[in-house]
Amino acid sequence: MAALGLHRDFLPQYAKLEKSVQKRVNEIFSKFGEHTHAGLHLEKIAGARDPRIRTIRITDFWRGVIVAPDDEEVSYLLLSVLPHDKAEEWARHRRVTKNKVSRGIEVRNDIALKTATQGLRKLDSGPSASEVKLFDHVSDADLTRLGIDDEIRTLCRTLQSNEQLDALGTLIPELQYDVLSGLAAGIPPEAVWRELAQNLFQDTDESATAPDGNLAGAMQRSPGHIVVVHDSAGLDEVLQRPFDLWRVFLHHSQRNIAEHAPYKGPARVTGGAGTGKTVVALHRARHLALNPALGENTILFTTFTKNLAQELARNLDILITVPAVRARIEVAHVDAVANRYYRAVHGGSPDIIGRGDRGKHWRRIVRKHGLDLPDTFLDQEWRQVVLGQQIVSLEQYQEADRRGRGMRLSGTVKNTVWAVFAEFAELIRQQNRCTFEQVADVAADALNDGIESGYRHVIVDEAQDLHPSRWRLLRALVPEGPDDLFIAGDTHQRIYDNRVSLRSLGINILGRSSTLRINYRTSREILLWCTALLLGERVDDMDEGESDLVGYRSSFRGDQPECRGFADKAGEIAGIVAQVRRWLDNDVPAETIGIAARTRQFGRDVASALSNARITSCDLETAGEGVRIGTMHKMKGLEFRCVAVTDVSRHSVPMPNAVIDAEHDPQQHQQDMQTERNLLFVACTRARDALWVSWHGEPSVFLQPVLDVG
Ligand SMILES: Nc1ncnc2c1ncn2[C@@H]1O[C@H](COP(=O)(O)OP(=O)(O)OP(=O)(O)O)[C@@H](O)[C@H]1O
Repeated sequence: MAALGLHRDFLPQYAKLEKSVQKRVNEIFSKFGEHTHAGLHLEKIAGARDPRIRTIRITDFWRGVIVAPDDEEVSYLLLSVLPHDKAEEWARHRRVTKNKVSRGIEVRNDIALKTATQGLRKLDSGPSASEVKLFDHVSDADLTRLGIDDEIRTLCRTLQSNEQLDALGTLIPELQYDVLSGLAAGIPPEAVWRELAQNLFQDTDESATAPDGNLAGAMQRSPGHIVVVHDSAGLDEVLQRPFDLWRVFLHHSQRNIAEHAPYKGPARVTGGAGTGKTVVALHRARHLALNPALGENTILFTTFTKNLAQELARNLDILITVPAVRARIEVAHVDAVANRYYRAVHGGSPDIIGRGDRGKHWRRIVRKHGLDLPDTFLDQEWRQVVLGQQIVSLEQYQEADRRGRGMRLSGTVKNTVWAVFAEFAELIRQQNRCTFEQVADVAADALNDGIESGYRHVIVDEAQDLHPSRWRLLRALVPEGPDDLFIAGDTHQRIYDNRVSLRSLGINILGRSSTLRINYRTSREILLWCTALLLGERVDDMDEGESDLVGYRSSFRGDQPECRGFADKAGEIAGIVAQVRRWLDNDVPAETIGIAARTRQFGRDVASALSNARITSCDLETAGEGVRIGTMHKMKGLEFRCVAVTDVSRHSVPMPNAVIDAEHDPQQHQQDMQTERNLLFVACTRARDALWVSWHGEPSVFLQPVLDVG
């Protein structure tokens, strides 16, 4: 069957073409299956490195660069659309090869690669050459096994530093570069193999049937950067949304997870901010939904908040265009799911008691019992230990696992604390009020007692912030079995103090956890800046181990983040307005600008200053127009072209009342500090192109590492 491959780099170029030129592209390529080479008027290029690379006229000004094999096959690969003069030169320098391991397509700039190799050789024989090389720890055999070809191996043997490898990022074929980046980050070859190459050998339906030798087969084996269409409908489908590359191209490490054969039990994908965990979860949902045996709403896709759930639903609508397949997936945030079963039991919705009212009750009751414990401590102790472990008696509380709860409590103090808890629980029960955690447990009990959920699979995003009660609910929603739970999350982005051990909650992901390492959202500059904020932090992995950011890297370059300090609040707000104005003047659409603040009040003050400057803005949670403003908490899971993280001042970040005194409880203090630092990290990692961070008075202590470097 005729096949047309579209290279990933072509789609953003296509998106920028004028409508009339786009139309010409569609016309020319929609009938590709009917054309012989002559029919398509492919032009050979004098002095080409690769005779299979040709150009084709699109308009007088634009030419397409395509790969057309010389044999009988009616397959083409469209690499690029460029202005006439540039297309020739671009095409002349390129050579198309096949990766030794994946047998997928690699497009290399032969000339630039040769120049770089010569330059590095010179450096290597010069006086500043180091004896120690970046890949000394990897054998030739391992490099070959991971698909590094002779040319790239020779090149990489001269490399002395990560910076040199980075500089070659656009020249080394993608899969080989990914392998080398992993090895350079210290990931053992076996693990690199597992993450990248392993599944390339597992024949998918297409690659099993596609002949190895021809272009069509090689294109099928390159799903990370080539999408293959077989007719004009397929072409239209891809060209309709040329900006949403995530829809069509998955990196090998992402595809390995999203299209994995059935997992025998719960599986988890983790990785730093912007590595595509949500994208993988969306594709996993689609993959599962393709099963025709499933009925409507048999897959639940859930997340932390209503906003995020709406975003997921929107993206599923984009990803899945067949209504019957889409109908198999229901999207709802976890508390909405809990409410549903709560209502089934109690006949009405729960009346949730918020943090403010809880605090008042704690303060009053604890005073009555003569205890000197802050309400923040009691609230956390009650939610994390009592509700977390479903403790219902003093005896159980005396024996409770309080790991991670810094302050030691004597048996006598525990007696009094328990009396406080009992009074608090009774009080809110009489008021007919409860917390989200209690609602989730009512729901889980109802399901365990026999209410049928009807779900076959549950997919959960932003999993790092779920309380144990919500995990019990998720566990109870699906029977244990293949693909029961698919979990996406990153503990470096935990912004509520919910620490869980999945194992202890009956969710065993052993051997079914994968890590993504390439950040698709943020430039290398922003990423390095953000990760410096977390330097030295030790973060758990929700499975009784530690999580790290080894090998976490960005796929593109950009501008450095900008940090600006102001003398006072008025000065900072004026600075923010001026910055937003600059972005707008540079044609950044208002709704792609996000402003984060630690407090709602600061956000409101920024909104009113923007309004005075005639700049429209709206709250992140409402569907208004203009620049988006929200608290750092509400930024979770979102992304913007330009982000201003504001009021990162010493008095606001960390927020004093969110951090328990070190004297009171050193361990809880340290955890609270980590949560606040993560919050800043989450807000900053929302930025795609530009990050602007400001404060007034003294900067936050969390900015120390980045300001010291700057
Ligand atoms: N294979 C891909 N090709 C192109 N873009 C991608 C790919 N994977 C992810 N992206 C893009 O990268 C950005 C981050 O993806 P996503 O939100 O899935 O990451 P995440 O790991 O869930 O992030 P976070 O944890 O910070 O919320 C999105 O804009 C997404 O469209």
